[in-house]
Amino acid sequence: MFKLISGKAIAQKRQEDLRLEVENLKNKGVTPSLRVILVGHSGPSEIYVRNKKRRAEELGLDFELIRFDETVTEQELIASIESLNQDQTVDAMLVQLPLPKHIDEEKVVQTVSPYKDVDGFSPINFGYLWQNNPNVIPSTAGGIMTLLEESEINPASKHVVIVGRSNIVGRPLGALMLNADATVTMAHSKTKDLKSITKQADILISAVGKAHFITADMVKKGATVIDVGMNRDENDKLVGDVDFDDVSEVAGAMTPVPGGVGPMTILTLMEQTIEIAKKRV
Ligand SMILES: Nc1nc(=O)c2c([nH]1)NC[C@@H]1CN(c3ccc(C(=O)N[C@@H](CCC(=O)O)C(=O)O)cc3)C=[N+]21
Repeated sequence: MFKLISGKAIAQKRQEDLRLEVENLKNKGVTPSLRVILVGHSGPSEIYVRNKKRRAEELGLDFELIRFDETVTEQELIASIESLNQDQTVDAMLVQLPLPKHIDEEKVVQTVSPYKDVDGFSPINFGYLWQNNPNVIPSTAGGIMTLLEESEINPASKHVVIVGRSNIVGRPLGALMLNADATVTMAHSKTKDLKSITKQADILISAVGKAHFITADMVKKGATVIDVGMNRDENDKLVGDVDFDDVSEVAGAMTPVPGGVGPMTILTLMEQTIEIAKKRV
C-alpha cells in the first residue's frame, strides 16, 4: 500500500488554526511581525520569498520584504540587521540564503539576534537544538517533523538516513531525529557505497539538490521517502531529488515536489513567527 504525503494539504489544514491564533493575538494588541531580507534577484529565492509573503498576508501578519541589490556591502547588510534587532515592532526576521559570494554568510547569520532568529540558524539556537532543548528550529527540518507527525509516522527507534549535511536542512534534521529517538545516519557527498546505507533506511530523507538522485534500487521496500530537493529538470520543470515514478514502486510513503516539504517549510516559519510574538503578550 502506497501513501502520498501531501505537505500542501497538511499545511492548509494547520493554516486555519494559525489564522485564529493571529486573530486572538491581535485582539490582545499584538500583531506578529516578520521581516525577510532578500539580496539580489535569483529566480528560486524570488519564488520562495513570494510564497512566504503570500502565506504571511493570508494569516494577517505584519510582513515586510527588505530588498538589497546584489552589490550591497557586508557592512550595509549587517547595519540593516542590527537596526531590525533594535526595532521593537519587529518580532522575527530571516535573511534568505544563499548570499552573494562577497558576503560572509556566517557573519551575517551571527548578527541576527537569537531572540528574533525565526530560522533557528544562529549558533545559540543551533546549540539549544543539539542539546535536545530546542528553541526556534530551522523551518524545513521542523516542517518535516510535523509532516511525519501528521502522517502518524513516528521516527522513534527507526533507522533514519539523511542524505545531505547542510546547515539549513541536513544537520538540524539530524538533531531533531535524534531528539525524537531515531537511530540516525548522516550520509553526504563523501559517503562510500551510499546505496548500501540508504537501503537500510526506514525513513530516507534526501536533501542533496540533484534531480533523479534517489532511484528505486536505493530504497528498502515500504520505506518512507521524504524529498527535500528543489531542482529544475531538462524541461525546466520543478522536481525533487527523488525519481518519483521509479521510487513510488517500492516506497511505502512519499512526499511529492512540489506540494511536499516546501509548503511545510513555510508553515513552520509562520508558526514560529507567531510563537515568538506570543512572548510579547
Ligand atoms: N534563510 C533561509 N530560510 C529558508 O527557509 C530558506 C532559505 N533561506 N533558502 C532557500 C530554502 C528553500 N526554501 C523553500 C521555501 C519554500 C518552498 C516552496 O514554497 N515550494 C513549493 C513550490 C515552489 C515553486 O513553485 O517553485 C512546493 O514545494 O510546493 C521551497 C523551498 C526556503 N529556504
